[in-house]
Amino acid sequence: MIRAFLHAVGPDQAGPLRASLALTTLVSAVQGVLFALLVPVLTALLSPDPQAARPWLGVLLGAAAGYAVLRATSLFVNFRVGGAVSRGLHHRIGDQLVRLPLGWFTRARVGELNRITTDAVSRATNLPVHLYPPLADAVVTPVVAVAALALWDWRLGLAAAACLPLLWVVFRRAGDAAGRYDGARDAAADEAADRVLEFAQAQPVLRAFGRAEQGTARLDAALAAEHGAFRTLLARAVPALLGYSFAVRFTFAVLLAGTVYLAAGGDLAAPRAVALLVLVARFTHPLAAAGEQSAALRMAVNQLQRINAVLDARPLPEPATPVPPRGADVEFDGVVFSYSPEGPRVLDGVDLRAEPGTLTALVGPSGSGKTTAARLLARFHDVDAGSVRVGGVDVREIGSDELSRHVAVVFQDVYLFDASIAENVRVADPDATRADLDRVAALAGLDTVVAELPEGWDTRVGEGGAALSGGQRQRVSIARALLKDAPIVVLDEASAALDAENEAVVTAAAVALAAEGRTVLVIAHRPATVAAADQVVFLDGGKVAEAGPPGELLARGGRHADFVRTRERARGWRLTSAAP
Ligand SMILES: Nc1ncnc2c1ncn2[C@@H]1O[C@H](COP(=O)(O)OP(=O)(O)OP(=O)(O)O)[C@@H](O)[C@H]1O
Repeated sequence: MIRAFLHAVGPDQAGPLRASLALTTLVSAVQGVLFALLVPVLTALLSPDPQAARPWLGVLLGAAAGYAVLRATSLFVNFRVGGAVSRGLHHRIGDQLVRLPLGWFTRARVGELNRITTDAVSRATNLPVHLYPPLADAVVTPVVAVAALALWDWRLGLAAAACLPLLWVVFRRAGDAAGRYDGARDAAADEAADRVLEFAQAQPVLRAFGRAEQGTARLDAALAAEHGAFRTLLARAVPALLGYSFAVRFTFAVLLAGTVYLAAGGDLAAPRAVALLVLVARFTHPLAAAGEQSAALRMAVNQLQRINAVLDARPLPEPATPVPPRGADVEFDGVVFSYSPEGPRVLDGVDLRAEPGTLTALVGPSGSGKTTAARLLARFHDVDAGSVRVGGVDVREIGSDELSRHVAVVFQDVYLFDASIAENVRVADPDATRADLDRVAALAGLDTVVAELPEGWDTRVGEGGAALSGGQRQRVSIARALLKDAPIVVLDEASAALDAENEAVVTAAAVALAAEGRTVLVIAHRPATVAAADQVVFLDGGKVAEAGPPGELLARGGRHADFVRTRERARGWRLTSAAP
Protein backbone atom coordinates (compact mmCIF):
# COMPACT_ATOMS: atom_id res chain seq x y z
CA MET A 1 0.00 0.00 0.00
CA ILE A 2 2.69 2.46 1.02
CA ARG A 3 4.68 1.55 -2.11
CA ALA A 4 1.64 2.24 -4.30
CA PHE A 5 1.13 5.55 -2.52
CA LEU A 6 4.77 6.64 -2.85
CA HIS A 7 4.64 5.65 -6.53
CA ALA A 8 1.49 7.74 -7.05
CA VAL A 9 2.76 10.87 -5.31
CA GLY A 10 6.11 10.81 -7.11
CA PRO A 11 9.56 11.93 -5.96
CA ASP A 12 8.54 15.49 -4.96
CA GLN A 13 6.04 14.42 -2.33
CA ALA A 14 7.66 11.11 -1.38
CA GLY A 15 9.94 12.74 1.25
CA PRO A 16 7.22 14.62 3.16
CA LEU A 17 4.93 11.60 2.89
CA ARG A 18 7.60 9.28 4.30
CA ALA A 19 8.23 11.76 7.13
CA SER A 20 4.52 11.95 7.94
CA LEU A 21 4.18 8.14 7.98
CA ALA A 22 7.33 7.79 10.09
CA LEU A 23 6.04 10.33 12.61
CA THR A 24 2.69 8.53 12.80
CA THR A 25 4.53 5.25 13.37
CA LEU A 26 6.60 6.84 16.14
CA VAL A 27 3.44 8.18 17.81
CA SER A 28 1.95 4.68 17.83
CA ALA A 29 5.16 3.25 19.28
CA VAL A 30 5.15 5.89 22.05
CA GLN A 31 1.53 4.96 22.73
CA GLY A 32 2.70 1.35 23.22
CA VAL A 33 5.33 2.58 25.70
CA LEU A 34 2.65 4.55 27.57
CA PHE A 35 0.51 1.44 27.86
CA ALA A 36 3.55 -0.49 29.07
CA LEU A 37 4.25 2.13 31.77
CA LEU A 38 0.80 1.47 33.20
CA VAL A 39 2.08 -1.86 34.47
CA PRO A 40 4.66 -0.61 37.02
CA VAL A 41 2.38 2.28 38.01
CA LEU A 42 -0.62 0.02 38.69
CA THR A 43 1.51 -2.71 40.25
CA ALA A 44 2.93 -0.21 42.72
CA LEU A 45 -0.43 1.44 43.38
CA LEU A 46 -2.06 -1.92 44.15
CA SER A 47 0.86 -3.06 46.31
CA PRO A 48 1.03 -2.56 50.11
CA ASP A 49 3.24 0.50 49.45
CA PRO A 50 1.38 2.80 46.96
CA GLN A 51 4.04 5.48 47.49
CA ALA A 52 6.35 3.36 45.35
CA ALA A 53 4.22 4.43 42.37
CA ARG A 54 5.47 8.03 42.55
CA PRO A 55 8.59 7.77 40.39
CA TRP A 56 6.76 5.65 37.81
CA LEU A 57 3.89 8.09 37.81
CA GLY A 58 6.35 10.88 37.03
CA VAL A 59 7.75 8.90 34.12
CA LEU A 60 4.23 8.10 32.91
CA LEU A 61 3.14 11.75 33.04
CA GLY A 62 6.30 12.85 31.22
CA ALA A 63 5.74 10.22 28.54
CA ALA A 64 2.06 11.21 28.28
CA ALA A 65 3.01 14.86 27.74
CA GLY A 66 5.55 13.87 25.09
CA TYR A 67 2.96 11.64 23.46
CA ALA A 68 0.37 14.46 23.38
CA VAL A 69 2.86 16.82 21.70
CA LEU A 70 3.88 14.15 19.19
CA ARG A 71 0.27 13.22 18.40
CA ALA A 72 -0.71 16.87 17.83
CA THR A 73 2.38 17.46 15.66
CA SER A 74 1.68 14.32 13.67
CA LEU A 75 -1.95 15.37 13.13
CA PHE A 76 -0.83 18.77 11.88
CA VAL A 77 1.87 17.27 9.63
CA ASN A 78 -0.53 14.64 8.27
CA PHE A 79 -3.12 17.28 7.33
CA ARG A 80 -0.46 19.38 5.61
CA VAL A 81 0.95 16.40 3.77
CA GLY A 82 -2.58 15.19 2.84
CA GLY A 83 -3.34 18.60 1.29
CA ALA A 84 0.01 18.76 -0.51
CA VAL A 85 -0.39 15.20 -1.77
CA SER A 86 -3.85 16.01 -3.12
CA ARG A 87 -2.54 19.07 -5.00
CA GLY A 88 0.54 17.11 -6.10
CA LEU A 89 -1.55 14.24 -7.44
CA HIS A 90 -3.74 16.63 -9.43
CA HIS A 91 -0.63 18.24 -10.92
CA ARG A 92 0.96 14.89 -11.70
CA ILE A 93 -2.20 13.67 -13.40
CA GLY A 94 -2.44 16.98 -15.30
CA ASP A 95 1.22 16.78 -16.40
CA GLN A 96 0.73 13.19 -17.48
CA LEU A 97 -2.40 14.04 -19.48
CA VAL A 98 -0.60 16.62 -21.59
CA ARG A 99 2.05 14.01 -22.44
CA LEU A 100 -0.36 11.23 -23.36
CA PRO A 101 -1.14 10.82 -27.04
CA LEU A 102 -4.54 12.09 -28.13
CA GLY A 103 -5.49 8.54 -29.07
CA TRP A 104 -5.47 7.67 -25.36
CA PHE A 105 -8.47 9.93 -24.69
CA THR A 106 -11.32 7.59 -25.52
CA ARG A 107 -14.79 8.36 -24.22
CA ALA A 108 -14.51 5.68 -21.53
CA ARG A 109 -11.15 7.01 -20.36
CA VAL A 110 -12.44 10.57 -20.13
CA GLY A 111 -15.28 9.33 -17.85
CA GLU A 112 -12.78 7.35 -15.77
CA LEU A 113 -10.53 10.41 -15.49
CA ASN A 114 -13.39 12.47 -14.18
CA ARG A 115 -13.93 9.96 -11.39
CA ILE A 116 -10.22 9.64 -10.65
CA THR A 117 -9.60 13.37 -10.30
CA THR A 118 -12.58 13.81 -8.01
CA ASP A 119 -13.31 10.69 -5.99
CA ALA A 120 -10.11 8.63 -6.22
CA VAL A 121 -7.69 11.45 -5.38
CA SER A 122 -9.68 12.56 -2.36
CA ARG A 123 -10.06 9.00 -1.08
CA ALA A 124 -6.37 8.29 -1.61
CA THR A 125 -5.25 11.46 0.15
CA ASN A 126 -7.28 10.37 3.17
CA LEU A 127 -4.62 7.77 3.69
CA PRO A 128 -2.06 9.76 5.72
CA VAL A 129 -4.77 11.69 7.56
CA HIS A 130 -7.43 9.14 8.45
CA LEU A 131 -6.35 5.68 7.42
CA TYR A 132 -2.69 5.21 8.30
CA PRO A 133 -2.88 6.42 11.96
CA PRO A 134 -5.35 3.71 13.07
CA LEU A 135 -3.36 1.15 11.08
CA ALA A 136 -0.16 2.14 12.90
CA ASP A 137 -2.05 2.04 16.22
CA ALA A 138 -3.27 -1.43 15.37
CA VAL A 139 0.13 -2.79 14.39
CA VAL A 140 2.90 -0.81 16.09
CA THR A 141 1.23 -0.13 19.46
CA PRO A 142 0.43 -3.82 20.11
CA VAL A 143 3.91 -4.92 19.00
CA VAL A 144 5.55 -2.53 21.50
CA ALA A 145 3.00 -3.47 24.18
CA VAL A 146 3.61 -7.18 23.62
CA ALA A 147 7.37 -6.62 23.92
CA ALA A 148 6.71 -4.89 27.26
CA LEU A 149 4.36 -7.68 28.31
CA ALA A 150 7.19 -10.11 27.66
CA LEU A 151 9.46 -7.99 29.88
CA TRP A 152 6.98 -8.15 32.77
CA ASP A 153 5.97 -11.76 32.21
CA TRP A 154 7.61 -13.84 29.48
CA ARG A 155 4.82 -16.48 29.46
CA LEU A 156 2.07 -13.96 28.70
CA GLY A 157 4.39 -12.19 26.26
CA LEU A 158 4.92 -15.46 24.42
CA ALA A 159 1.18 -16.16 24.27
CA ALA A 160 0.49 -12.65 22.91
CA ALA A 161 3.33 -12.92 20.39
CA ALA A 162 1.85 -16.18 19.15
CA CYS A 163 -1.54 -14.48 18.62
CA LEU A 164 -0.21 -11.44 16.71
CA PRO A 165 0.67 -13.24 13.42
CA LEU A 166 -2.74 -14.90 13.46
CA LEU A 167 -4.39 -11.49 13.91
CA TRP A 168 -2.31 -10.04 11.07
CA VAL A 169 -3.34 -12.84 8.69
CA VAL A 170 -7.04 -12.42 9.54
CA PHE A 171 -6.70 -8.63 9.23
CA ARG A 172 -5.13 -8.97 5.77
CA ARG A 173 -7.77 -11.44 4.65
CA ALA A 174 -10.56 -9.12 5.78
CA GLY A 175 -8.95 -6.25 3.88
CA ASP A 176 -8.40 -8.39 0.78
CA ALA A 177 -12.03 -9.52 0.75
CA ALA A 178 -13.26 -5.94 1.06
CA GLY A 179 -10.74 -4.69 -1.52
CA ARG A 180 -11.55 -7.33 -4.13
CA TYR A 181 -15.29 -6.88 -3.95
CA ASP A 182 -15.02 -3.12 -3.62
CA GLY A 183 -13.08 -3.16 -6.92
CA ALA A 184 -15.98 -5.02 -8.55
CA ARG A 185 -18.46 -2.59 -6.98
CA ASP A 186 -16.41 0.36 -8.29
CA ALA A 187 -16.48 -1.09 -11.80
CA ALA A 188 -20.26 -1.60 -11.54
CA ALA A 189 -20.68 1.96 -10.21
CA ASP A 190 -18.63 3.32 -13.13
CA GLU A 191 -20.77 1.39 -15.59
CA ALA A 192 -23.96 2.71 -13.94
CA ALA A 193 -22.62 6.29 -14.09
CA ASP A 194 -21.87 5.86 -17.81
CA ARG A 195 -25.36 4.47 -18.43
CA VAL A 196 -26.96 7.41 -16.60
CA LEU A 197 -24.98 9.78 -18.85
CA GLU A 198 -25.92 7.79 -21.93
CA PHE A 199 -29.57 7.78 -20.89
CA ALA A 200 -29.56 11.56 -20.50
CA GLN A 201 -27.74 12.14 -23.79
CA ALA A 202 -29.94 9.69 -25.69
CA GLN A 203 -33.18 11.39 -24.64
CA PRO A 204 -33.74 13.14 -27.99
CA VAL A 205 -33.34 9.83 -29.89
CA LEU A 206 -35.41 7.81 -27.44
CA ARG A 207 -38.24 10.32 -27.46
CA ALA A 208 -38.16 10.81 -31.22
CA PHE A 209 -38.76 7.08 -31.60
CA GLY A 210 -41.23 6.84 -28.72
CA ARG A 211 -38.92 4.53 -26.80
CA ALA A 212 -38.27 6.59 -23.69
CA GLU A 213 -39.39 3.70 -21.46
CA GLN A 214 -37.38 0.99 -23.24
CA GLY A 215 -34.35 3.25 -23.05
CA THR A 216 -34.21 2.64 -19.32
CA ALA A 217 -33.54 -1.09 -19.78
CA ARG A 218 -29.73 -0.72 -20.03
CA LEU A 219 -29.76 1.79 -17.21
CA ASP A 220 -31.91 -0.49 -15.03
CA ALA A 221 -29.58 -3.40 -15.73
CA ALA A 222 -26.51 -1.32 -14.81
CA LEU A 223 -28.14 -0.06 -11.60
CA ALA A 224 -29.22 -3.60 -10.70
CA ALA A 225 -25.64 -4.80 -11.32
CA GLU A 226 -24.30 -2.05 -9.06
CA HIS A 227 -26.79 -2.99 -6.36
CA GLY A 228 -25.81 -6.67 -6.77
CA ALA A 229 -22.10 -5.82 -6.54
CA PHE A 230 -22.74 -3.84 -3.36
CA ARG A 231 -24.64 -6.76 -1.83
CA THR A 232 -21.82 -9.13 -2.78
CA LEU A 233 -19.34 -6.73 -1.16
CA LEU A 234 -21.38 -6.75 2.05
CA ALA A 235 -21.89 -10.52 1.93
CA ARG A 236 -18.13 -11.15 1.55
CA ALA A 237 -16.65 -8.32 3.57
CA VAL A 238 -18.92 -8.45 6.64
CA PRO A 239 -18.12 -12.10 7.57
CA ALA A 240 -14.41 -11.38 7.05
CA LEU A 241 -14.62 -8.35 9.35
CA LEU A 242 -16.59 -10.35 11.92
CA GLY A 243 -13.88 -13.02 11.70
CA TYR A 244 -11.25 -10.41 12.53
CA SER A 245 -13.30 -9.03 15.39
CA PHE A 246 -13.62 -12.59 16.73
CA ALA A 247 -9.84 -13.10 16.43
CA VAL A 248 -9.20 -9.94 18.52
CA ARG A 249 -11.59 -11.13 21.20
CA PHE A 250 -10.05 -14.58 21.09
CA THR A 251 -6.60 -13.03 21.71
CA PHE A 252 -7.96 -11.09 24.65
CA ALA A 253 -9.64 -14.23 26.03
CA VAL A 254 -6.40 -16.25 25.72
CA LEU A 255 -4.40 -13.59 27.58
CA LEU A 256 -7.13 -13.15 30.20
CA ALA A 257 -7.30 -16.90 30.80
CA GLY A 258 -3.47 -17.11 30.94
CA THR A 259 -3.24 -14.27 33.48
CA VAL A 260 -5.97 -15.74 35.68
CA TYR A 261 -4.34 -19.17 35.46
CA LEU A 262 -0.93 -17.81 36.49
CA ALA A 263 -2.40 -15.70 39.27
CA ALA A 264 -4.53 -18.57 40.61
CA GLY A 265 -1.51 -20.86 40.61
CA GLY A 266 0.47 -18.31 42.61
CA ASP A 267 2.93 -17.68 39.77
CA LEU A 268 1.81 -14.08 39.40
CA ALA A 269 1.11 -11.61 42.17
CA ALA A 270 -2.41 -10.17 42.12
CA PRO A 271 -1.34 -6.50 41.67
CA ARG A 272 0.91 -7.45 38.74
CA ALA A 273 -1.88 -9.64 37.23
CA VAL A 274 -4.38 -6.76 37.36
CA ALA A 275 -1.82 -4.37 35.85
CA LEU A 276 -1.03 -6.78 33.03
CA LEU A 277 -4.73 -7.26 32.32
CA VAL A 278 -5.14 -3.49 32.01
CA LEU A 279 -2.23 -3.48 29.53
CA VAL A 280 -3.83 -6.29 27.50
CA ALA A 281 -7.18 -4.51 27.48
CA ARG A 282 -5.52 -1.27 26.32
CA PHE A 283 -3.65 -2.72 23.40
CA THR A 284 -6.47 -4.91 22.13
CA HIS A 285 -8.65 -1.79 21.80
CA PRO A 286 -6.80 -0.26 18.79
CA LEU A 287 -6.58 -3.76 17.34
CA ALA A 288 -10.37 -4.05 17.35
CA ALA A 289 -10.83 -0.53 15.96
CA ALA A 290 -8.50 -1.30 13.04
CA GLY A 291 -10.93 -3.93 11.69
CA GLU A 292 -13.13 -1.32 10.08
CA GLN A 293 -10.05 0.42 8.70
CA SER A 294 -8.85 -2.71 6.91
CA ALA A 295 -11.71 -2.39 4.41
CA ALA A 296 -11.22 1.35 3.98
CA LEU A 297 -7.49 0.78 3.48
CA ARG A 298 -7.99 -1.74 0.72
CA MET A 299 -10.52 0.55 -0.95
CA ALA A 300 -7.95 3.35 -0.84
CA VAL A 301 -5.41 0.99 -2.38
CA ASN A 302 -7.88 0.29 -5.20
CA GLN A 303 -8.14 4.02 -5.82
CA LEU A 304 -4.34 4.33 -5.80
CA GLN A 305 -4.14 1.60 -8.41
CA ARG A 306 -6.57 3.51 -10.62
CA ILE A 307 -4.47 6.65 -10.25
CA ASN A 308 -1.27 4.72 -10.93
CA ALA A 309 -2.80 3.19 -14.07
CA VAL A 310 -3.17 6.73 -15.48
CA LEU A 311 0.27 7.82 -14.28
CA ASP A 312 1.86 4.68 -15.74
CA ALA A 313 0.20 5.01 -19.16
CA ARG A 314 3.06 5.36 -21.59
CA PRO A 315 3.29 8.51 -23.70
CA LEU A 316 4.41 7.93 -27.27
CA PRO A 317 8.21 7.97 -27.38
CA GLU A 318 9.71 11.35 -28.24
CA PRO A 319 12.80 11.41 -30.45
CA ALA A 320 16.11 12.07 -28.69
CA THR A 321 17.03 14.52 -31.45
CA PRO A 322 13.93 15.82 -33.22
CA VAL A 323 14.25 16.22 -36.96
CA PRO A 324 12.27 19.12 -38.43
CA PRO A 325 10.16 18.31 -41.50
CA ARG A 326 11.71 19.34 -44.80
CA GLY A 327 8.49 20.57 -46.38
CA ALA A 328 4.77 20.03 -46.08
CA ASP A 329 4.18 16.96 -48.21
CA VAL A 330 2.43 14.02 -46.54
CA GLU A 331 3.28 10.42 -47.25
CA PHE A 332 1.82 7.15 -45.96
CA ASP A 333 4.08 4.25 -46.76
CA GLY A 334 2.66 0.75 -46.18
CA VAL A 335 0.85 1.90 -43.03
CA VAL A 336 -0.61 -0.88 -40.90
CA PHE A 337 -2.55 -0.04 -37.76
CA SER A 338 -4.87 -1.68 -35.18
CA TYR A 339 -6.37 0.08 -32.17
CA SER A 340 -5.39 -2.83 -29.93
CA PRO A 341 -2.96 -5.73 -30.33
CA GLU A 342 -5.80 -8.22 -30.54
CA GLY A 343 -8.07 -5.94 -32.61
CA PRO A 344 -8.60 -6.04 -36.38
CA ARG A 345 -6.32 -4.17 -38.76
CA VAL A 346 -8.03 -0.83 -39.33
CA LEU A 347 -5.43 0.26 -41.87
CA ASP A 348 -3.77 -2.49 -43.82
CA GLY A 349 -0.87 -1.36 -46.00
CA VAL A 350 -2.03 2.16 -46.88
CA ASP A 351 0.12 4.16 -49.33
CA LEU A 352 -0.74 7.74 -50.19
CA ARG A 353 0.99 10.96 -51.05
CA ALA A 354 -0.31 14.53 -50.76
CA GLU A 355 1.66 17.52 -52.08
CA PRO A 356 1.64 21.14 -50.86
CA GLY A 357 -0.82 23.29 -52.77
CA THR A 358 -3.16 20.36 -53.38
CA LEU A 359 -6.42 19.14 -51.93
CA THR A 360 -6.71 15.42 -51.25
CA ALA A 361 -10.14 13.94 -50.56
CA LEU A 362 -10.17 10.83 -48.38
CA VAL A 363 -13.31 9.00 -49.42
CA GLY A 364 -14.79 5.64 -48.55
CA PRO A 365 -17.59 3.82 -46.75
CA SER A 366 -18.17 4.32 -43.05
CA GLY A 367 -15.53 2.49 -41.02
CA SER A 368 -13.06 2.27 -43.91
CA GLY A 369 -10.36 4.03 -41.87
CA LYS A 370 -10.45 7.67 -43.08
CA THR A 371 -10.52 9.24 -39.61
CA THR A 372 -7.90 6.77 -38.40
CA ALA A 373 -5.57 7.84 -41.23
CA ALA A 374 -6.04 11.48 -40.21
CA ARG A 375 -5.33 10.60 -36.56
CA LEU A 376 -2.11 8.83 -37.53
CA LEU A 377 -0.97 11.90 -39.43
CA ALA A 378 -1.43 14.00 -36.28
CA ARG A 379 0.23 11.15 -34.30
CA PHE A 380 -2.70 10.32 -32.03
CA HIS A 381 -1.23 6.82 -32.22
CA ASP A 382 1.87 5.22 -33.70
CA VAL A 383 1.63 2.90 -36.68
CA ASP A 384 2.21 -0.83 -36.20
CA ALA A 385 4.15 -1.08 -39.47
CA GLY A 386 5.13 1.24 -42.30
CA SER A 387 5.51 4.95 -41.72
CA VAL A 388 3.73 8.28 -41.91
CA ARG A 389 6.05 11.04 -43.14
CA VAL A 390 5.69 14.80 -43.12
CA GLY A 391 8.17 16.73 -45.23
CA GLY A 392 10.06 13.50 -45.80
CA VAL A 393 10.52 12.83 -42.04
CA ASP A 394 8.79 10.06 -40.11
CA VAL A 395 6.31 11.68 -37.68
CA ARG A 396 7.97 9.65 -34.88
CA GLU A 397 11.21 11.54 -35.54
CA ILE A 398 9.70 15.02 -35.66
CA GLY A 399 8.75 15.53 -32.00
CA SER A 400 5.22 16.30 -30.91
CA ASP A 401 5.57 20.11 -30.57
CA GLU A 402 7.03 20.53 -34.02
CA LEU A 403 4.49 18.13 -35.55
CA SER A 404 1.65 20.00 -33.90
CA ARG A 405 2.96 23.26 -35.43
CA HIS A 406 2.90 21.59 -38.84
CA VAL A 407 -0.49 19.90 -38.73
CA ALA A 408 -3.84 21.54 -37.94
CA VAL A 409 -6.80 19.23 -37.57
CA VAL A 410 -10.52 20.03 -37.58
CA PHE A 411 -12.47 16.99 -36.47
CA GLN A 412 -16.24 16.62 -36.51
CA ASP A 413 -16.59 16.46 -32.74
CA VAL A 414 -15.60 20.09 -32.29
CA TYR A 415 -14.94 21.08 -28.69
CA LEU A 416 -15.29 24.71 -27.72
CA PHE A 417 -14.43 26.20 -24.35
CA ASP A 418 -17.04 28.06 -22.36
CA ALA A 419 -15.61 31.41 -23.39
CA SER A 420 -16.17 34.01 -26.13
CA ILE A 421 -15.88 33.17 -29.82
CA ALA A 422 -12.75 35.31 -30.02
CA GLU A 423 -11.14 33.46 -27.10
CA ASN A 424 -11.98 30.13 -28.70
CA VAL A 425 -10.32 31.11 -31.97
CA ARG A 426 -7.34 32.64 -30.14
CA VAL A 427 -6.55 29.23 -28.60
CA ALA A 428 -4.46 28.77 -31.76
CA ASP A 429 -2.57 32.03 -31.24
CA PRO A 430 -3.18 34.03 -28.05
CA ASP A 431 -1.45 37.09 -29.58
CA ALA A 432 -3.66 37.23 -32.67
CA THR A 433 -5.01 40.71 -33.40
CA ARG A 434 -8.61 41.50 -34.30
CA ALA A 435 -7.46 41.88 -37.92
CA ASP A 436 -6.02 38.33 -37.79
CA LEU A 437 -9.33 37.07 -36.43
CA ASP A 438 -11.28 38.86 -39.14
CA ARG A 439 -9.04 37.39 -41.85
CA VAL A 440 -9.50 33.76 -40.72
CA ALA A 441 -13.18 34.35 -40.01
CA ALA A 442 -13.72 35.41 -43.62
CA LEU A 443 -11.99 32.25 -44.87
CA ALA A 444 -13.92 29.98 -42.50
CA GLY A 445 -17.32 31.61 -43.10
CA LEU A 446 -17.34 32.70 -39.45
CA ASP A 447 -17.58 36.40 -40.37
CA THR A 448 -21.31 36.15 -41.15
CA VAL A 449 -21.95 34.30 -37.86
CA VAL A 450 -20.07 36.95 -35.86
CA ALA A 451 -21.85 39.75 -37.71
CA GLU A 452 -25.29 38.34 -36.86
CA LEU A 453 -24.64 37.88 -33.14
CA PRO A 454 -25.45 40.93 -30.97
CA GLU A 455 -22.18 40.61 -29.04
CA GLY A 456 -20.15 39.63 -32.10
CA TRP A 457 -16.71 38.21 -31.26
CA ASP A 458 -17.48 38.54 -27.55
CA THR A 459 -20.47 36.16 -27.68
CA ARG A 460 -20.01 33.37 -25.16
CA VAL A 461 -20.39 29.94 -26.73
CA GLY A 462 -21.57 28.09 -23.59
CA GLU A 463 -20.22 24.81 -22.26
CA GLY A 464 -18.74 22.77 -25.12
CA GLY A 465 -20.10 25.41 -27.53
CA ALA A 466 -23.73 24.53 -26.72
CA ALA A 467 -24.96 28.06 -27.54
CA LEU A 468 -23.92 27.64 -31.20
CA SER A 469 -25.32 25.40 -33.92
CA GLY A 470 -23.28 22.44 -35.20
CA GLY A 471 -22.34 24.36 -38.34
CA GLN A 472 -21.36 27.45 -36.38
CA ARG A 473 -19.19 25.38 -34.08
CA GLN A 474 -17.44 23.87 -37.05
CA ARG A 475 -16.75 27.33 -38.49
CA VAL A 476 -15.19 28.44 -35.20
CA SER A 477 -13.07 25.30 -35.27
CA ILE A 478 -11.99 25.92 -38.88
CA ALA A 479 -11.10 29.53 -38.07
CA ARG A 480 -9.05 28.27 -35.12
CA ALA A 481 -7.16 25.85 -37.36
CA LEU A 482 -6.56 28.59 -39.94
CA LEU A 483 -5.20 30.95 -37.31
CA LYS A 484 -2.68 28.28 -36.36
CA ASP A 485 -1.19 28.83 -39.79
CA ALA A 486 -0.03 25.24 -40.12
CA PRO A 487 1.25 24.16 -43.55
CA ILE A 488 -0.80 20.94 -43.39
CA VAL A 489 -4.53 21.07 -42.69
CA VAL A 490 -6.81 18.08 -42.13
CA LEU A 491 -10.54 18.73 -42.24
CA ASP A 492 -13.13 16.17 -41.27
CA GLU A 493 -16.20 17.25 -43.19
CA ALA A 494 -19.34 16.86 -41.07
CA SER A 495 -21.20 13.77 -42.21
CA ALA A 496 -24.28 14.74 -40.18
CA ALA A 497 -26.81 16.82 -42.05
CA LEU A 498 -25.77 20.46 -42.14
CA ASP A 499 -27.51 23.10 -44.19
CA ALA A 500 -26.16 23.74 -47.67
CA GLU A 501 -24.45 26.97 -46.61
CA ASN A 502 -22.61 25.28 -43.76
CA GLU A 503 -21.66 22.39 -45.99
CA ALA A 504 -20.16 24.72 -48.56
CA VAL A 505 -17.96 26.39 -45.94
CA VAL A 506 -15.68 23.37 -45.58
CA THR A 507 -15.26 23.02 -49.33
CA ALA A 508 -14.54 26.72 -49.75
CA ALA A 509 -12.03 26.73 -46.87
CA ALA A 510 -10.31 23.61 -48.18
CA VAL A 511 -9.99 25.02 -51.69
CA ALA A 512 -8.74 28.39 -50.41
CA LEU A 513 -6.15 26.74 -48.16
CA ALA A 514 -4.82 24.58 -50.98
CA ALA A 515 -4.65 27.67 -53.20
CA GLU A 516 -2.47 29.31 -50.50
CA GLY A 517 0.03 26.46 -50.97
CA ARG A 518 -0.89 24.27 -48.01
CA THR A 519 -1.30 20.54 -48.07
CA VAL A 520 -4.98 19.92 -47.45
CA LEU A 521 -6.58 16.58 -46.67
CA VAL A 522 -10.34 16.42 -46.31
CA ILE A 523 -12.30 13.46 -45.06
CA ALA A 524 -14.90 14.18 -47.68
CA HIS A 525 -18.57 13.28 -47.60
CA ARG A 526 -19.94 15.86 -50.08
CA PRO A 527 -19.71 15.40 -53.85
CA ALA A 528 -18.78 19.10 -54.24
CA THR A 529 -15.72 18.65 -52.01
CA VAL A 530 -14.71 15.48 -53.80
CA ALA A 531 -15.13 17.21 -57.17
CA ALA A 532 -12.97 20.13 -56.02
CA ALA A 533 -10.12 17.83 -54.94
CA ASP A 534 -6.90 17.38 -56.89
CA GLN A 535 -6.86 13.72 -55.98
CA VAL A 536 -9.23 11.25 -54.37
CA VAL A 537 -7.94 8.44 -52.18
CA PHE A 538 -10.68 5.85 -51.90
CA LEU A 539 -10.32 3.70 -48.79
CA ASP A 540 -12.17 0.44 -48.36
CA GLY A 541 -11.65 -1.99 -45.49
CA GLY A 542 -8.45 -0.20 -44.44
CA LYS A 543 -6.84 -0.44 -47.91
CA VAL A 544 -6.54 2.11 -50.71
CA ALA A 545 -8.93 0.70 -53.29
CA GLU A 546 -8.34 3.49 -55.82
CA ALA A 547 -6.53 6.82 -56.04
CA GLY A 548 -6.36 9.54 -58.67
CA PRO A 549 -8.02 12.74 -59.87
CA PRO A 550 -11.79 12.66 -59.24
CA GLY A 551 -12.74 12.96 -62.93
CA GLU A 552 -10.45 10.09 -63.85
CA LEU A 553 -11.86 7.83 -61.13
CA LEU A 554 -15.43 8.59 -62.15
CA ALA A 555 -14.61 7.85 -65.77
CA ARG A 556 -12.94 4.59 -64.77
CA GLY A 557 -16.25 3.36 -63.33
CA GLY A 558 -14.61 1.53 -60.40
CA ARG A 559 -15.29 1.45 -56.65
CA HIS A 560 -15.25 5.23 -56.29
CA ALA A 561 -17.65 5.78 -59.18
CA ASP A 562 -20.06 3.19 -57.70
CA PHE A 563 -19.82 4.85 -54.31
CA VAL A 564 -20.55 8.31 -55.71
CA ARG A 565 -23.54 6.99 -57.72
CA THR A 566 -24.99 5.33 -54.62
CA ARG A 567 -24.47 8.54 -52.60
CA GLU A 568 -26.09 10.61 -55.34
CA ARG A 569 -29.11 8.32 -55.41
CA ALA A 570 -29.41 8.57 -51.63
CA ARG A 571 -29.20 12.36 -51.77
CA GLY A 572 -31.98 12.33 -54.37
CA TRP A 573 -34.36 10.69 -51.94
CA ARG A 574 -36.93 12.94 -50.37
CA LEU A 575 -38.78 12.31 -47.17
CA THR A 576 -42.44 13.00 -47.77
CA SER A 577 -45.28 13.34 -45.32
CA ALA A 578 -47.71 10.43 -45.15
CA ALA A 579 -50.56 12.89 -44.77
CA PRO A 580 -52.64 13.56 -47.92
N1 LIG B 1 -10.79 4.57 -30.71
C1 LIG B 1 -11.08 3.45 -31.36
N2 LIG B 1 -10.89 2.25 -30.76
C2 LIG B 1 -11.15 1.10 -31.41
N3 LIG B 1 -11.63 1.03 -32.68
C3 LIG B 1 -11.84 2.19 -33.32
C4 LIG B 1 -11.58 3.45 -32.70
N4 LIG B 1 -11.89 4.42 -33.60
C5 LIG B 1 -12.31 3.79 -34.72
N5 LIG B 1 -12.28 2.45 -34.56
C6 LIG B 1 -12.64 1.44 -35.54
O1 LIG B 1 -11.77 1.60 -36.65
C7 LIG B 1 -12.47 1.39 -37.87
C8 LIG B 1 -12.25 2.61 -38.77
O2 LIG B 1 -12.86 3.74 -38.15
P1 LIG B 1 -12.70 5.21 -38.75
O3 LIG B 1 -13.38 6.12 -37.80
O4 LIG B 1 -11.29 5.45 -39.07
O5 LIG B 1 -13.53 5.06 -40.09
P2 LIG B 1 -14.10 6.21 -41.03
O6 LIG B 1 -13.82 5.74 -42.40
O7 LIG B 1 -13.57 7.53 -40.64
O8 LIG B 1 -15.65 6.12 -40.71
P3 LIG B 1 -16.77 7.30 -40.75
O9 LIG B 1 -16.87 7.77 -42.15
O10 LIG B 1 -18.00 6.58 -40.32
O11 LIG B 1 -16.32 8.35 -39.79
C9 LIG B 1 -13.93 1.17 -37.51
O12 LIG B 1 -14.15 -0.23 -37.54
C10 LIG B 1 -14.03 1.69 -36.10
O13 LIG B 1 -14.98 0.93 -35.38
